[in-house]
Amino acid sequence: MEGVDHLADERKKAEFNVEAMKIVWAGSQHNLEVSNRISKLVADDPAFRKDDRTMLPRKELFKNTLRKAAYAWKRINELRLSEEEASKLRFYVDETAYTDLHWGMFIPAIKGQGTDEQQRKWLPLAYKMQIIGCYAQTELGHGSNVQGLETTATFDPHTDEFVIHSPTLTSSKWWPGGLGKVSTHAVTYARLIIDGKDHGVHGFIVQLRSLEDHRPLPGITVGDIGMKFGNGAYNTMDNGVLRFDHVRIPRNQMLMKVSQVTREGKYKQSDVPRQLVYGTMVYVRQRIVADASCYLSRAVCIATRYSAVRRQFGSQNGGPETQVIDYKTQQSRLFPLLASAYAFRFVGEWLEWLYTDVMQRLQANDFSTLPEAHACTAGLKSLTTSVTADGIEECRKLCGGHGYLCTSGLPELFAVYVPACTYEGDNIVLLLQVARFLMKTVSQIGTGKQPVGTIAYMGRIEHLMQCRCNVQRGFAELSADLVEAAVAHCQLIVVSKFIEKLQQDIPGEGVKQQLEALCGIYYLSLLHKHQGDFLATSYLTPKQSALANDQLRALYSKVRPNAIALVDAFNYSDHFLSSILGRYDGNVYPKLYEAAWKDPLNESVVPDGYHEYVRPLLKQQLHTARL
Ligand SMILES: CCCCCCCCCCCCCCCCCCCCCCCC(=O)SCCNC(=O)CCNC(=O)[C@H](O)C(C)(C)COP(=O)(O)OP(=O)(O)OC[C@H]1O[C@@H](n2cnc3c(N)ncnc32)[C@H](O)[C@@H]1OP(=O)(O)O
Ligand SMILES: Cc1cc2nc3c(=O)[nH]c(=O)nc-3n(C[C@H](O)[C@H](O)[C@H](O)COP(=O)(O)OP(=O)(O)OC[C@H]3O[C@@H](n4cnc5c(N)ncnc54)[C@H](O)[C@@H]3O)c2cc1C
Repeated sequence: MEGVDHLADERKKAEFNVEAMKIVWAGSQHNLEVSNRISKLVADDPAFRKDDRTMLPRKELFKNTLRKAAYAWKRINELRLSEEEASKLRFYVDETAYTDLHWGMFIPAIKGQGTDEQQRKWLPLAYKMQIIGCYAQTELGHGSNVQGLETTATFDPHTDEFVIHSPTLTSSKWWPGGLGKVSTHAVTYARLIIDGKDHGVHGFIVQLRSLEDHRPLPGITVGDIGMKFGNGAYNTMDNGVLRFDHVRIPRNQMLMKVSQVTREGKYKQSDVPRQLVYGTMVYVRQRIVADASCYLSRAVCIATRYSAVRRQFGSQNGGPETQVIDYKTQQSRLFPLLASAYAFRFVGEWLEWLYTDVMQRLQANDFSTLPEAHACTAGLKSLTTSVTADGIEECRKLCGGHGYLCTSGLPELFAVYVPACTYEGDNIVLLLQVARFLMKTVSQIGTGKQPVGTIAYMGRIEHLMQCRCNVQRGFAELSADLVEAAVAHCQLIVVSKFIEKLQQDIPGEGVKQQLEALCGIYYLSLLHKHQGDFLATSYLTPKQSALANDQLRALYSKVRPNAIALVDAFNYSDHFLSSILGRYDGNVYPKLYEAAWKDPLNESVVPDGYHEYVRPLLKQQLHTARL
């Protein structure tokens, strides 16, 4: 029934002020106001339609994304949107595009690694989109091992140029988003060679295509790497392949904030750590953590609303069947994900703060917190993306058969999100970086150095103080266990940031109580999952473990009447969710039925191909039957 809110009774059960929770989720009243305004702007504009995305063939899909990106840019300029508003617009348009890499990596790479002079030259062009850039680091043969990259940038002192070259097939750049068909420029990572000496990997600004006719410049071979997983999803992006055949660029196109090459061909290192060459990755990892809660909350919103609509079994005396959300098994799968969405929101806010703090320190030549920032961004990127990707898939299963339909929104959401476990650092490789940081900390505790920040707790663990260890010895052999330790460390950060959030003043009737319940669900469900470890190490007795499980179940019951309101607080419009199962009004069945008839396959009663492939079979059977 159109216009009826099938979830109205659920909404009446809420024991807290949903509008106040929306502010907590958005981060501030101001953020909420901007979100509401921009979300409506996008939803009301047919140019941002996306319900046909999973049905479009690749070329059409890609062209459509180009159209949307150009239109979005036009609207940003016409409406004079601020950076904050433009970034919200991108969020609500909800389509991966070359623009993500231009704004999200190309510009930050120039800002972070370019000198003031380089920034003055390139940033105005990039800000006006008079050039379009990508981030070309990964190669066919190496992604994780950045030091293993093969592309070379050889200094030619006679012409004051670098010669960029791809010496092998495996040195072909492979994967950079926006590279395949759109970018005019790339921040390209290559080994700097001067006078035969290899100075390791550095960033260079290289023009790829003509600004007149978009054709590749001489010596450049460039194209798209082909279809990726899922319909729609990441196929709106032109991930590309690129080869250089002795391409010459002026010396001043090496990004020279961290190290410089003089006119005479002398290599000079600034006073800043070399790791700043990796700075763009730290920035993007931090953004990916902030995004994880958006993707997870979206899937959880769909699964929660649908679980309240869907009924199976349990009818008494002809009455209605049980809402599947009332099954404890459904709750034990769904509510920890709901709690994780909130937990990731708060840890994302904190990580943004940490990143800003590190950047301010770097300005003042204080590099002391860089290793911790690297460990936190790498570890939390790994943890939040793994849980989110698995969580989206779990939400699909929580929706039963209908979750498998594209119109549920979940298959495309999974397909577009799952590469986050790989890009910007494979999640296991990143956890190994955290493990290395933890082992280094342990080795320093032994020497009396007190750990601070997110590792301060390690200084309070008695047996770690006695530990005398060397970072490398046994590291590879024990790496699988060390990765588990790294995950546990990251979980601890998430839990402590959730608890810190609860210590703040949180206005709104019942809001804090709901967040306390969710926080409890978050850490108790982790404890339940890992109770074997806690019991094996005697951190918990079997009795305590059982009590924790009782408490967890009690919290599920506490959250149950508030579940719909807790997902309403994410404030997602139906346009943004793009899911029949997750509709705000819960009017699922008529809309599923209606949507089925809109499928292109239903445009004709007799399908294309019937006369060639089906009728001959049937005729043959008739013939055989007659025999
Ligand atoms: C249609 C809509 C249109 C709308 C238009 C609207 C316009 C407005 C829109 C605005 C939109 C903005 C959107 C932005 C969103 C951004 C989305 C971006 C999407 C991302 C796509 C993905 C991109 C990529 O994948 S890029 C490639 C990433 N590659 C990697 O991550 C590689 C992973 N490998 C590594 O990081 C390293 O190699 C590593 C760390 C594994 C090992 O390195 P290495 O071997 O060199 O070092 P080590 O010897 O191990 O370590 C040396 C030392 O350094 C420390 N260290 C390592 N890394 C870092 C670091 N990053 N920072 C600091 N320190 C680091 C390491 O710990 C060691 O320290 P020790 O003290 O020596 O132990
Ligand atoms: C959708 C998408 C977009 C991308 N966009 C860009 C982009 O814009 N620009 C760009 O430069 N790159 C981009 N990439 C590339 C991406 O950054 C790399 O794929 C990523 O860093 C992983 O590296 P890899 O592919 O070399 O994986 P590999 O390192 O080959 O990983 C393969 C397996 O080996 C394991 N492994 C590797 N090393 C170790 C180790 N030391 N110890 C234990 N196990 C290990 C991994 O855990 C994994 O299981 C993108 C990738 C994808 C999928």
